[in-house]
Amino acid sequence: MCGIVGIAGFSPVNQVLYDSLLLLQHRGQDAAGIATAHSNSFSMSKGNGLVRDVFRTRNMRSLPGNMGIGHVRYPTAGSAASSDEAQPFYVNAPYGLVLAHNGNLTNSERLKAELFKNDRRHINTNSDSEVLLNVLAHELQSNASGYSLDPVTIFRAVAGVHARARGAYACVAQIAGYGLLAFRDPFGIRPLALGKAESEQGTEYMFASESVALVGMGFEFVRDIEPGEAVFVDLDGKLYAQQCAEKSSLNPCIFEYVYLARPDSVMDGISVYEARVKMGEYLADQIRKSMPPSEIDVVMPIPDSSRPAALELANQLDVPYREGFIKNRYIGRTFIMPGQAVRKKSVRQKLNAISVEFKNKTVLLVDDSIVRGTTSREIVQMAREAGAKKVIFASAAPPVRFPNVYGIDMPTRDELIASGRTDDEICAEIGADALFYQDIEDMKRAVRDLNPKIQTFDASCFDGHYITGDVTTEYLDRLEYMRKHPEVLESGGLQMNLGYSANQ
Ligand SMILES: O=P(O)(O)OC[C@H]1O[C@H](OP(=O)(O)OP(=O)(O)O)[C@H](O)[C@@H]1O
Ligand SMILES: NC(=O)CC[C@H](N)C(=O)O
Ligand SMILES: [Mg+2]
Repeated sequence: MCGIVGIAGFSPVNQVLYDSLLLLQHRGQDAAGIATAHSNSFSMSKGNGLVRDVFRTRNMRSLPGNMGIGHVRYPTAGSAASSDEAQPFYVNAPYGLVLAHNGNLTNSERLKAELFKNDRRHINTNSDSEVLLNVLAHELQSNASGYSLDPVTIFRAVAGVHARARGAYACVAQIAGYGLLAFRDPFGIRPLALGKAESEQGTEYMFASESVALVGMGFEFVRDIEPGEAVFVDLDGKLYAQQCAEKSSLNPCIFEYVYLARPDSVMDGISVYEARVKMGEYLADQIRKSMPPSEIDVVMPIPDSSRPAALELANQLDVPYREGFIKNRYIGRTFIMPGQAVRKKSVRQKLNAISVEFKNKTVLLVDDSIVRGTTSREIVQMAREAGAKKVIFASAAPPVRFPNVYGIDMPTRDELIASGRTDDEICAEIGADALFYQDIEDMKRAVRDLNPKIQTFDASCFDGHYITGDVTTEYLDRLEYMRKHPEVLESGGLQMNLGYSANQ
């Protein structure tokens, strides 16, 4: 899901960018980068690793300027290992542009080929974000008359991006000598918020994937960027905003509320924490229908993300809530780590059971979601090893049965434990005595209750409905094939139905 941030201020922004990336670290652990603008040129520092490992004092000193963007990466396209795909990306024409992207394009192969054949632009990595930047660059070039650039032209260029790009994208970009641009895809799948802070020289603006980054840096949350909207802040700090999509609708990714976002963020008018509490409430109703709560001795969260749901579930069932697993705070989020071997190993390193809480008890373990089943398989076994009499597992989200193509790395069906399995089969697979899943409608209701203006969500990994309309079975098959055969990607992509190779 990646985290992005952009600041247009009146004093150096390097430290604020760094600190806000730390606040967004949970959105991407693989790479980080910052680009700042000063006297018509950019300085950039990026690389693989966590924010605190990527930036050394010398890197920070080399990032002067009052305007800048930053990124933390959780790869969904290209490869996790390649530091060439760390963001921001840069192109030198027209004007000099840097861009940071959260999301995933569903037509990047086609766009890559178009860019090469028609727009004469070479894409040097397998990242869809580099493709997106070049589409923006081309649209700026073809919409500008002469050298100078104004907000009207910039908004026309974003409209051009909307017309060509498919999928999910929330972006921040800088145009050398002009200013800071932020835009969100017409379906509003990935989040992007605007904040402001008053300084002696005027209003400073900040864009971030989550409100926690704005508030944590002393900015006041102003509003979410609308789906399809672009906001531009010029070098004098003047803000311009315009709807750039012909048609737009808000369909936020529901998995943000389930797991991705920090609970202290508010996205599209919905508190992530409250949504998780509601999910706990509705899950409790469902469990109560199937078994008397008195049969459960203790409710336990799987730290961290399931805590709000588990606590409320325990309240509703009137069963004691206990912390039976202690998390090593120095190990990152398992789900967003690249590669199954490292994910599996890290569950045991990360979570350890307190035996006294398990001995001869019927325990109800609550997690926010079960995706590959890496966590639940290990945790159930750990609970048994710690002496539990019976282990019941509950997921605050419904079964994840379908790939995600909008910025979450779950592209193949076979890696999802719920794909092609019944609930009983999944229960057997994770080794639990019973398994409860949230109902899909209850999950949507839990989030929608908090902002009734949102009628639809991108819930594709749960219901298989892909809101952008271009994700066919053939597309998913191709994605799956590419994931299983990375050498195909390296050699220029699959030519199914395209009629040309992306690298031709
Ligand atoms: O079924 P799986 O493939 O294991 O994925 C689901 C698990 O991964 C996430 O935890 P993670 O450790 O990433 O982060 P957290 O500390 O925020 O819960 C999520 O909260 C579940 O626990
Ligand atoms: N999770 C994301 O937002 C990923 C952004 C982009 N698709 C990448 O792979 O770098
Ligand atoms: Mg977890």
